[in-house]
Amino acid sequence: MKILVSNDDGYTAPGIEMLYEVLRPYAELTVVAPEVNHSGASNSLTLNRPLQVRRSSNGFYVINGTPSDCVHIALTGLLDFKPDLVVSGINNGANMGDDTLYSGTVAAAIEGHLFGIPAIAFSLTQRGWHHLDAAGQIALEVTRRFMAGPPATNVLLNVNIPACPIEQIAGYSVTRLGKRHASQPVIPAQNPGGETVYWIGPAGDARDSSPGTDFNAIGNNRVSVTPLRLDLTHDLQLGAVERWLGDGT
Ligand SMILES: Nc1nc2c(ncn2[C@@H]2O[C@H](COP(=O)(O)O)[C@@H](O)[C@H]2O)c(=O)[nH]1
Repeated sequence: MKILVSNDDGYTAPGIEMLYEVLRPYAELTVVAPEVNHSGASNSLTLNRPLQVRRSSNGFYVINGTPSDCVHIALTGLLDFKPDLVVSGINNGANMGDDTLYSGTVAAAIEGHLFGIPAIAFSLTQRGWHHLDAAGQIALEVTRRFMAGPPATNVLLNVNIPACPIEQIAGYSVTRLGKRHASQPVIPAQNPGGETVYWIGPAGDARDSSPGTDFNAIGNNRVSVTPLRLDLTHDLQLGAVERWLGDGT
């Protein structure tokens, strides 16, 4: 089993080192990860400058680009093989509900999925790497279950892991994405030149954490596994928009 490993926190992040360590006895791993943290990068590709690839001392491929750049370059030329699975993470913080639209961690998995490769994004739901060892065990368990027998379809899984000791993890829940309230207000500040600058405010709290959502599973110390799809077409609105727009004749 050949697994491509990436992340968005950067190649030196504890989360990707943990993912590498727990998976290496069970699969042939190739790590292609960003040089620096790209949290919030979403699916951005770098098109306005060339990208450089170097090898770190531990053999990781390191790219001065986004998470999507890393997986894209790996799959379109850097690697001379097609991985059996793409895994991304373990992220420093949750990727639940609307986070998935901004998340670089999820984006790296999406890039693999776009190339027809099953993909899994792993996120530890509290920042600060607390209980990362437990999260590593969960990531290994999910990946090994995949290796033992992949699901019937080409999955793109968003896995959020509660930040608690392994013995307090209550099980797995297959979930739908919940929803957050709008992000909190921007945070203005002054730079040394006296100009006002702005920090993006914190994410909104959960707005939909009803049973069956990722938020609800995590709130009950259960690992949340959400299958994602990429088709953004709003099927239910097709007729209404056709009636509104007409066909121009
Ligand atoms: N509006 C804000 N959203 C935030 C902030 N910190 C995190 N986030 C959300 O979480 C994900 C992190 O995922 P990553 O895989 O990109 O690291 C990010 O994408 C946002 O959705 C914040 O301070 N403000």
